[in-house]
Amino acid sequence: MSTPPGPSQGSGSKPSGVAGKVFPRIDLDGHDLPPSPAPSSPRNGRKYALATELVYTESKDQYGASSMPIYQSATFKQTSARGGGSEYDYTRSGNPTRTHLERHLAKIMNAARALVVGSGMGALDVITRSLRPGDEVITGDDLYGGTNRLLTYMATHQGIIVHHVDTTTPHKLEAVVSEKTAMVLLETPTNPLIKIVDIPTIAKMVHEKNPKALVVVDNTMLSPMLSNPLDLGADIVYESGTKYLSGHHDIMAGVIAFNDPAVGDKMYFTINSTGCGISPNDAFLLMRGIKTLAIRMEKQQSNAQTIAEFLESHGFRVRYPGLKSHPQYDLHWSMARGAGAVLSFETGDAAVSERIVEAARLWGISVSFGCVNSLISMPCQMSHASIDAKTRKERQMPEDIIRLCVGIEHVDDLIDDLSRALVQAGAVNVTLDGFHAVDPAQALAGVPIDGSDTIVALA
Ligand SMILES: Cc1ncc(COP(=O)(O)O)c(C=O)c1O
Ligand SMILES: N[C@@H](CCSC[C@H](N)C(=O)O)C(=O)O
Repeated sequence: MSTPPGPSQGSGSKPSGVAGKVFPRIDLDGHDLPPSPAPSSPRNGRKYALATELVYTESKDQYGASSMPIYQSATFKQTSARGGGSEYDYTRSGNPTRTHLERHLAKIMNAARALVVGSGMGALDVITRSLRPGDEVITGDDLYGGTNRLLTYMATHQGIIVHHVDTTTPHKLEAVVSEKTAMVLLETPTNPLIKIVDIPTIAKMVHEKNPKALVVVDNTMLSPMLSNPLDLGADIVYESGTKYLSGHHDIMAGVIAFNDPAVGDKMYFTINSTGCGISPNDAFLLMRGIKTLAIRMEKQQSNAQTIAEFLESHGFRVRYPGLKSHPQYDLHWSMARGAGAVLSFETGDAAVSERIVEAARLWGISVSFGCVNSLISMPCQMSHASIDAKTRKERQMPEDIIRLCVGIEHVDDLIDDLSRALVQAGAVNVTLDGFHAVDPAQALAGVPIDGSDTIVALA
């Protein structure tokens, strides 16, 4: 099978942003606010390839520290009762470590400005605060469980009307767009069914039908290494920095990036008012993680590709945009520079899947993804358990689906461990030549093999 291109280094030449511009600042109701303590980056335009830009920073630290220090201070001394002497007064409103991170993110996300909060869900909360009762949101029918939960809360408690449609079919989405549409929220690839959503087509159509509607894209599954949805027509992009950006599962973070200063000022107002900005310590860790994003992603993707091909060649139905068999392979590669490192596969039976997950040793049974270590999970029981069983069924989410989040370990070890788990769970027929996925009915009847140390010779 042919291998799709690996993660691109990016042209690095596309200028973006509004370097040097000071944003007019207004509150949620349009009233003027004092100037922002965190003006836009002086150097949003990218000069180098993306892998270089990830590590290259112009630190404004007074001592020229090559790694921006953690300004672990809640408050900053002023020179007079009217303020002054420092760009900052209080860390909820702004902090040098956070500003450094936000400028760096704006640069790599091709955005005029980026804001960073304490989690990916916190980012979505900030973005959706501008919605008012009666506003309509259009989103997908395959979505991260937490996103679905927040939207359901908004629908039941805040009078927001939420339409879940098949976003892989733009005309189905178009049928729901009206003058009441305030936001269109897209995820691609979707978590966990790995469906691809055509951002440019949808953004163009939505903006034509309702220029006031905001197109928001959750880029968590790809990261700025592989996709820049703002360049594809999105108004706002957000992602969970808990995943690829930080890469070590040691912090929670959420990133929001955009080009429209008015939209940004509303979100900054919310962050300052509610106090959900990222802490200086987590900002430091996120900044450190970002520097190794290119090299981590390259290894994670190549491992994921090998594992996806391995499972497919042994008869499993695998969902991964690096496989030519993915029905939207061409669409994905028209928008993204890589396939990412999350894939899912089905066994035909939830009990068999559960046995596989529990038999794995090297693959940790955990939610989340984008980390250096590999994880295995059952979305219906774990990351997406907050979507009730009836809704999961309506949205055709297979209960047996297993999600693999591939890390940077040696791929042979990952395959050996997975092979052993498949055999132990009775999910494959073992022959002298290797093994093949069993018929689901057979798998159900199969007694798990008890030789947990068996390393299977692969066909
Ligand atoms: C696609 C997607 N978006 C958003 C989030 C929310 O991120 P966080 O856990 O950092 O709140 C997650 C996972 O949690 C996710 O998988
Ligand atoms: N118990 C958590 C589950 C978080 S799932 C994290 C991640 N997005 C994933 O897809 O694995 C919750 O209820 O939010």
